[in-house]
Amino acid sequence: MIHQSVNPLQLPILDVSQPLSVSSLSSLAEACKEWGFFQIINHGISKDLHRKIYTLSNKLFCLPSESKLKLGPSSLLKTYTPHFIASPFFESLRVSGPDFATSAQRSADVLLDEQNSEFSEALQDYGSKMTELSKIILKFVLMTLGDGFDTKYYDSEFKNCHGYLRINNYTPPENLEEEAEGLGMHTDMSCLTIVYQDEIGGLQVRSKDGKWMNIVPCEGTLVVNIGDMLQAWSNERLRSSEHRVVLKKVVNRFSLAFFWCFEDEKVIFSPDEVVGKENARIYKPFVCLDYLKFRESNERGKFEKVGFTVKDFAGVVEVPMFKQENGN
Ligand SMILES: O=C(O)CCC(=O)C(=O)O
Ligand SMILES: [Fe+2]
Repeated sequence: MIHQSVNPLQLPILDVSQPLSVSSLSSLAEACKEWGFFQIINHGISKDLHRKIYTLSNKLFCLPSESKLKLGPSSLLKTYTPHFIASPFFESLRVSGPDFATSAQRSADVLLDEQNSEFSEALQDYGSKMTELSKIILKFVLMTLGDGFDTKYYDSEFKNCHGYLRINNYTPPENLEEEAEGLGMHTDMSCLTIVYQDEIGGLQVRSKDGKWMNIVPCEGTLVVNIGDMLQAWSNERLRSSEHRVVLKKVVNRFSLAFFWCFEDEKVIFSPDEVVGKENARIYKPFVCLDYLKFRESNERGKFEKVGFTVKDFAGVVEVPMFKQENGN
């Protein structure tokens, strides 16, 4: 498969420990509009915490499939996504907030005999930090839409957002020839997603004209993707990033994706001021959960697959359901 890389330098790296300067605001605005993707530094998450979560999660992923399936789709907790759902090479464990410790502990208790709170404590630490970070980033993103829009819309529209984490483990085939798709192209259903990928790399983001850009892992840097909910809420002034994971080496790859989402019952409807007088409204109002269910119920719309997106669901102009799969 051939794909071009785009110069990653044209995308901003945002220092989230500082107030936004005029120039970083304008490059952030450009990145959110054109890519739905940017990177952050000085986020306050230590390398040690990532290591710790990796080590502890790896113990769980190394358990036999029969054990892990006790948390699988037909179990009570349903926190584990086994291989062959998203892709043959992908498996994942979900930890839900705001009580990340309890969620992690419930899964660990099913899988492990010994009582140990290390995993749940690390996940609570990570989940709480990601929650605070999501709020900061969301305010920065709102600022790109208009002066003072962060204070104006944060409390009225986003204060009931909640987060959950997916711990992802990719196992490439041993006979890997060139590359394998670890996770097919998709958009996230969140408002925004914060991703940590380990040093193996493989995350790619797609430009509007269909070129794939490699997101080269860089220590201390996290990736932010704008999701479908912000795309709809902003009437497409913010783009939901199209991304995928490509496996190029015969080594396991580890990532953490933290999804910051609207509450299920939220009605998503872009405020007039966000749409702007000169622009047509391109989304009908819709209830968040209805969109999540739409994606769940469509084989092609599941988070892992290329397929229907929020535009197909709530776009004012009907998009034919038989539209060609994107990309290649
Ligand atoms: O593994 C990654 O780097 C990205 C994962 C991702 O896109 C997702 O879980 O939605
Ligand atoms: Fe994603």
